[in-house]
Amino acid sequence: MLRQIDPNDHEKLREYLDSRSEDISTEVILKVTEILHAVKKEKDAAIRRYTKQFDGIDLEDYRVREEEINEAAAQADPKFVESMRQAKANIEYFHNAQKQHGYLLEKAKGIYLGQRVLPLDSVGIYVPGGRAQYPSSVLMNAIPARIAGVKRIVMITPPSKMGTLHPNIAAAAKLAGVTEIYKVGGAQGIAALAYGTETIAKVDKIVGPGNIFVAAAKKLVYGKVDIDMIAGPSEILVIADADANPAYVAADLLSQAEHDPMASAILVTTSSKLLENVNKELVKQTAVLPKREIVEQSLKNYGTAICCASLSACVEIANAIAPEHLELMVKQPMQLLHEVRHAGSVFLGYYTCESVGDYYGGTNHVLPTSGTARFSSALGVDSFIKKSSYLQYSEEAIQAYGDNIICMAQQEDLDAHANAVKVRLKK
Ligand SMILES: NC(=O)c1ccc[n+]([C@@H]2O[C@H](COP(=O)([O-])OP(=O)(O)OC[C@H]3O[C@@H](n4cnc5c(N)ncnc54)[C@H](O)[C@@H]3O)[C@@H](O)[C@H]2O)c1
Ligand SMILES: N[C@H](CO)Cc1c[nH]c[nH+]1
Ligand SMILES: [Zn+2]
Repeated sequence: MLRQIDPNDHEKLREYLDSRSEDISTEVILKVTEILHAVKKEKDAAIRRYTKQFDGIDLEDYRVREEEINEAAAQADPKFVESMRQAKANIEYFHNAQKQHGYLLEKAKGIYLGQRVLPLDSVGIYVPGGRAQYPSSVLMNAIPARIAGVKRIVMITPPSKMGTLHPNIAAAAKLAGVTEIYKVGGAQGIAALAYGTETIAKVDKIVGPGNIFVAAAKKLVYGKVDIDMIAGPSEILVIADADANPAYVAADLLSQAEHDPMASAILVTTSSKLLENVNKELVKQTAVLPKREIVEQSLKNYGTAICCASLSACVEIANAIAPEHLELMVKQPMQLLHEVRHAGSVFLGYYTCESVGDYYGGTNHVLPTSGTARFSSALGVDSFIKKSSYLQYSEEAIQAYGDNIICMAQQEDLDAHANAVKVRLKK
């Protein structure tokens, strides 16, 4: 059952919003800070200790060698590999359109201004592996990096209880062009990527989703390395009209609730009858889900329904929440899309369940959570590039404009700056 909030009860609504965008708790920050310091100082010894503590396996070597990758990948189900191959083509199709190009301007004779678009040298991609396996996240992280032209794509993921790499993860990594793999997860994995250890050379940027410990670690190492965003526990908000099928709506809400007890599933609708039927469906469908326990906790923590007078009012609520995923289960979804301002990714119509995008459609599933879709974007080719500008003034150009530069330098009392121009002027 979804808890219901009256759209006019602003205090309750605010309380809900605050509960999703709360700062990471001091307790988690302290714990993660301790892990980061330990890895920075003790390197592989700390990695081994934390992997034993959190993942329950004592790994002497967490590097995954080529034979292990090939052996594991060979065990993956061929139908699954074929589905991934198709998903890869769709992801490439969408992300190829994101490629950016540099430009060169000739402003006047002898004056050139330009910007180059360059791939990062090395990136670390985090593939979650605690409560579920995420081969789809391997594709979503690595494919845009490869399209951007990143040469070193380092994947980290928690080891299984047996200390092995999951066959599906290995197959996805081979397909997506990952260049190095390490069996290490959590905050200790993020620390290894940020600071480097005897086994892993540090990277320039860390991307990818993860639980609260991973999100906190990424936040804390930012500055030492770049990060993509805070992609934390999954969120879905469904806007549904009276014609939406309650069984579909419930199934879609549950599809994200099963990720994590901290995941959130919200229904915003114009129909109280639909809400009633969705609640009935939720009970029916939850009862037979293998991850029932997680789903029940997630719905208890964050499952919410809001009934509004119009579809525009529904979108206003969605804009205030800025969900990671927004489904528009309405008759005219394209029209409503124009009113949406804050959502990580939007799914249109009665038939585009979020699972299409989670796995196959081609849009990226690494998305901003906790209301950060107000200012952050989906992972994409942009996440793996940087821009570098350049400028050229000819001898004639510096003679023509040098005085202006000297004047500005003098106003800042920076004589050496002024001199650098003066020495070039023929006076
Ligand atoms: N936003 C997105 O784009 C997106 C995409 C996929 C998944 N997700 C989210 O990613 C998350 C995956 O979480 P997960 O837990 O399954 O896998 P995970 O790999 O993120 O976390 C597992 C690791 O957490 C660490 N850990 C666990 N308990 C700990 C503790 N008490 N103290 C310190 N460290 C601890 C361990 O090192 C473990 O290896 C889910 O919340 C899911 O919703 C988000
Ligand atoms: N919904 C997740 C992003 O929040 C992505 C995912 C991967 N596998 C299944 N779902
Ligand atoms: Zn999902």
